[in-house]
Amino acid sequence: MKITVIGAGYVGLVSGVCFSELGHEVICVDHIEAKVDMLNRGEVPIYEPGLQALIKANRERGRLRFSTDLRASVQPSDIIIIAVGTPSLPSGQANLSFIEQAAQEIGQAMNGYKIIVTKSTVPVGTNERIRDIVAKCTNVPFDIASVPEFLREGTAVQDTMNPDRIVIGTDSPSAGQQLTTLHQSLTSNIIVTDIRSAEMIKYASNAFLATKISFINEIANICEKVGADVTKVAYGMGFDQRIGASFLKAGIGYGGSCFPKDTQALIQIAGQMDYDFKLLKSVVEVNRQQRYNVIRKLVSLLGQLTGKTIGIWGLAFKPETDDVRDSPAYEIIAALSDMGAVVKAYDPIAADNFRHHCDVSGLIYCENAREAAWQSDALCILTEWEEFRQIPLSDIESWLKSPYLIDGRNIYEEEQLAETQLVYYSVGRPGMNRGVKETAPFIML
Ligand SMILES: NC(=O)c1ccc[n+]([C@@H]2O[C@H](COP(=O)([O-])OP(=O)(O)OC[C@H]3O[C@@H](n4cnc5c(N)ncnc54)[C@H](O)[C@@H]3O)[C@@H](O)[C@H]2O)c1
Ligand SMILES: O=c1ccn([C@@H]2O[C@H](COP(=O)(O)OP(=O)(O)O[C@H]3O[C@H](CO)[C@@H](O)[C@H](O)[C@H]3O)[C@@H](O)[C@H]2O)c(=O)[nH]1
Repeated sequence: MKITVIGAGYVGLVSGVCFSELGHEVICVDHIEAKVDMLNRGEVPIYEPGLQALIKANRERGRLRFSTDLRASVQPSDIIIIAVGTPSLPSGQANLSFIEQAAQEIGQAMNGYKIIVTKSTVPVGTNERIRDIVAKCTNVPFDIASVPEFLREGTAVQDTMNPDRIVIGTDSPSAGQQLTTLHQSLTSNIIVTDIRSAEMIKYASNAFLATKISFINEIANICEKVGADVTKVAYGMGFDQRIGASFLKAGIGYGGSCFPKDTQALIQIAGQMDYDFKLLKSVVEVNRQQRYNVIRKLVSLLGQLTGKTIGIWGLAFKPETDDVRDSPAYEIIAALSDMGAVVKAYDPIAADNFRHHCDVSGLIYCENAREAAWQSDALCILTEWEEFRQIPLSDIESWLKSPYLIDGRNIYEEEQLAETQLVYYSVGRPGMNRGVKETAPFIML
């Protein structure tokens, strides 16, 4: 099949590349010329394991092209995939301006029957709006379908090539059939449903996963007060198949380009229908608070933070990505900076993006993990990069001025700590708090 993908971001690039890997002819269109130029030079604008090699291989096979010319790219294709961004408006609602613009441009380029598929995460009713916009521009017949994307950054290629399920929302049996054929080599779990349910499946899935994270973070906070260990609690819970073991890692809360914006958008979608989504509002609030536990713990150990040097390991919202959109690290560093601390940070991949997108005055960017820890009054781990796990705790101890380690991602085990005199606070594991006389709950600000 000939496929055109509009938007060469995470979703557009990865799904375009994966369809070309399956043997289809793919053109990825983006209106940012610099991005397309980069891709045409063989460079990849995002860090995503495995992506660069696949792009190279499929370009060499002549199955993958990049362009800024939407009209010329849409015309030869049978399937047009919309994968543009749907960022939050200040109200929390999804900003659909990129979607609307793409729909209009597709409508103006229509030269024959096509299936217009939306992979972007969009509020219920958006695909119908896309149909209206396209239909206003053309008399040529077309079908629409909502095929939400479930990939995770950092494992995007793997997730796209081996999805848990494919959801196809359409009111056209023939489009449903063609899209089923397109995806059937990826999985047998193909759910063909109506458009509105498909749109809702995406938001409900993200909201549910965010709920699991906030739930386990609250359990962690209670564990800190009652002397239980959240990692053991999560392990014990996870064997119950009705609960499942995944997304029960306590930490500094979720970030990224999806959960924060999609939970807010779903609250807004409900609110517009006069439904107060109380549970999800709490999930968001718990998540917002959770990141400040790092600061509460620092204050409990160091007192006033004015003039104190704090080392930070990790700026990305999760490992294996350079994405810093809504990374909890941003608010933590901004708060430390506001409190007068000198903050030094290191991230293996995401520092450049953080520098460009997150405005924190005075933040010192370090070349390596040692430099960020060196002579600091405390070190905070905010992203669980494998590189950090490999660093012996005795090294960290020798680099720090005061032996304070706040592990926001629970990356160390008790046996590793035994060899050191580090004062260690992690998340929901009060039994591992060590080196401080008072292991009672930290001071709540
Ligand atoms: N990032 C993820 O992990 C992920 C996973 C699943 C779903 N989603 C959803 O997929 C959508 C895209 O997310 P993303 O992270 O890939 O976004 P992104 O911001 O990384 O990429 C979107 C791209 O679309 C381009 N674009 C916008 N309007 C265009 C137009 N009219 N013509 C051509 N190009 C245009 C932009 O220049 C940008 O490069 C969002 O709705 C998001 O919620 C994202
Ligand atoms: O047990 C966990 C799991 C995740 N997280 C955090 O949750 C955030 C999101 O992680 P993850 O879901 O792995 O990454 P994303 O790339 O944001 O992927 C989510 O958002 C995408 C965009 O909608 C969806 O496609 C994916 O299915 C969905 O997992 C990160 O900050 C993680 O640190 C935790 O704190 N604890």
